[in-house]
Amino acid sequence: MNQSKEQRILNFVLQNAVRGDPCSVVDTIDKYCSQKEWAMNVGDEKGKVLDKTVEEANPSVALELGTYCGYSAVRISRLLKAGARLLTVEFNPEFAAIAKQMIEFAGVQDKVKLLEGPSEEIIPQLKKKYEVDTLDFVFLDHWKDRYTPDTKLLQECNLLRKGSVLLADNVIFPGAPDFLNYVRKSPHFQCTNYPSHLEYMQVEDAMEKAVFLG
Ligand SMILES: CCc1ncnc2c1ncn2[C@@H]1O[C@H](/C=C/CNC(=O)c2cc(-c3ccc(F)cc3)cc(O)c2O)[C@@H](O)[C@H]1O
Ligand SMILES: [Mg+2]
Repeated sequence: MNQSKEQRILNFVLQNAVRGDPCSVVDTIDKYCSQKEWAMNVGDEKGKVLDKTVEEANPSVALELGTYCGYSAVRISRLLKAGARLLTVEFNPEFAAIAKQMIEFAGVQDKVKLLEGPSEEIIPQLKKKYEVDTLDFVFLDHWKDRYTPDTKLLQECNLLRKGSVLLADNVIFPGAPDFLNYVRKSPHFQCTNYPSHLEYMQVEDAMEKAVFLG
């Protein structure tokens, strides 16, 4: 049975990155995906916007929707202060298994909890089952048509507080037009757009930051 692309990415990391060094895992994935096989990691250019936004928010509890191979989970968790944690949601079991190994190899497993299942099922469980009060930071990078329903669900579940930071990938390409519409029209969000490029390509893309105003 031939390997999946995601398995090839993981193997390249296991053979070329430094165990316990999250930066080397991130750089090695970027190397593979820019030189060998493209993959939908947020990448280094947009990753730098992600880094700055995470550092500014300095979250105690962060949520990621759409783990994929774990690139952004490793990228985010390497910046978290002692005791802070990242909950990352992935419903594809094959990707979840890859991400789990990626997170462990990077040595960030004590900061990251991978929750397997669809976001619409996991989000309502965060308070009771995962002992979340409110979320300080949310990275949206899953199916683009899920950004809006999940943002509304986060609000309905009282998981956002004044100052909670949402950061959405791909608002230009593949695009999340209804999400941009929703947050930019809502009186409950203060939005900022960060023009950038699609990972590993010279195609225009952007990230949108939406700060919850309460
Ligand atoms: C049910 C809710 C729900 N619950 C839990 N996990 C969920 C989920 N919905 C999805 N997942 C998982 O998240 C990941 C999907 C991510 C989706 N991302 C893009 O589609 C994307 C595409 C391009 C691009 C593609 C083709 C091009 F030509 C150009 C650009 C670039 C990008 O940066 C992109 O993020 C996978 O692991 C899913 O299993
Ligand atoms: Mg993306």
